[in-house]
Amino acid sequence: MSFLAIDVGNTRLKWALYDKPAVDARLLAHGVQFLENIETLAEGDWSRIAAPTQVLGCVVAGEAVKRRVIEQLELWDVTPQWVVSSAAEAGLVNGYDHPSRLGSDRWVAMIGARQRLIARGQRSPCVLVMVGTAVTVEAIDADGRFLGGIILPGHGIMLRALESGTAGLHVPTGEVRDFPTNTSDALTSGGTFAIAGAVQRMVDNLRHHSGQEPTCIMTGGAGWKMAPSMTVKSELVESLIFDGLLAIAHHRFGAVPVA
Ligand SMILES: Nc1ncnc2c1ncn2[C@@H]1O[C@H](COP(=O)(O)OP(=O)(O)O)[C@@H](O)[C@H]1O
Ligand SMILES: CC(C)(COP(=O)(O)O)[C@@H](O)C(=O)NCCC(=O)O
Ligand SMILES: [K+]
Repeated sequence: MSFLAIDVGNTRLKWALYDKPAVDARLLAHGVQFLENIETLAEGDWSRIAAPTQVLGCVVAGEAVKRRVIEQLELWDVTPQWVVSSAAEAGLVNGYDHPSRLGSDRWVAMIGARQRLIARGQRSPCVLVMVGTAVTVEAIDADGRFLGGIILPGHGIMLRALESGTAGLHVPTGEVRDFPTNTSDALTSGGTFAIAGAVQRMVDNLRHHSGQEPTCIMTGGAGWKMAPSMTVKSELVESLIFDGLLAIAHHRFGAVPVA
């Protein structure tokens, strides 16, 4: 019995194989592919792993990409399930106006963050930052209610937007500096401060709303780039989406429900 978790973002597909669909599962193998290389999975990485008995994924990259992933999964005799954000799941309540319109990666990552806090007996409000193609910053109260969140462009999109919208900005990535004195550093620092500042603002909002200090958790492919420049104390957890998928799978496929 093994469980394959898949996270398809707008830039890359991430996958992880576990020995069972449960929160205490053991990681057996994992990998990542840019979306343009999805077609290599069945004959490449996935040909070298044991057939999973369950597959659960989240996809925010659109129907066409999802179909290409499903095609690769035909390698095995297994019907994949896909997370759709709902009004409540695995201990989290969704405050979005239309719960199903919330990006499923955001929902799954929040479930992962919530599980992590509960596992260590921490009943604090939480700000969750996900730095991928886009950046999302979510606010979850101490009772596990998603209050709302923001979406902003990721580093790459910010730079491309500036390049295409101006005559004078075509420069390689620079360094993050307090007081940038060249165009490259100015652009890199601008993007980084925009994200760090947005997180700071959401932490302030949530502290004000709840009267408690929020715990800040960060994840996503570009999380490590942001970590040194954050102005609030934050914890980088690379596996948050997989933790969330395991928690959901535990509820759906596992014998014993959690929290
Ligand atoms: N080695 C890397 N390869 C690709 N992207 C990377 C790498 N390191 C950091 N990144 C950054 O991470 C982002 C992709 O992160 P990821 O979480 O996979 O995004 P998504 O879920 O939107 O596909 C890219 O936009 C890029 O800025
Ligand atoms: C905000 C996102 C684009 C983030 O995508 P990512 O950076 O992970 O590729 C994605 O979660 C999405 O398409 N959301 C749907 C709209 C919403 O959450 O309101
Ligand atoms: K993502």
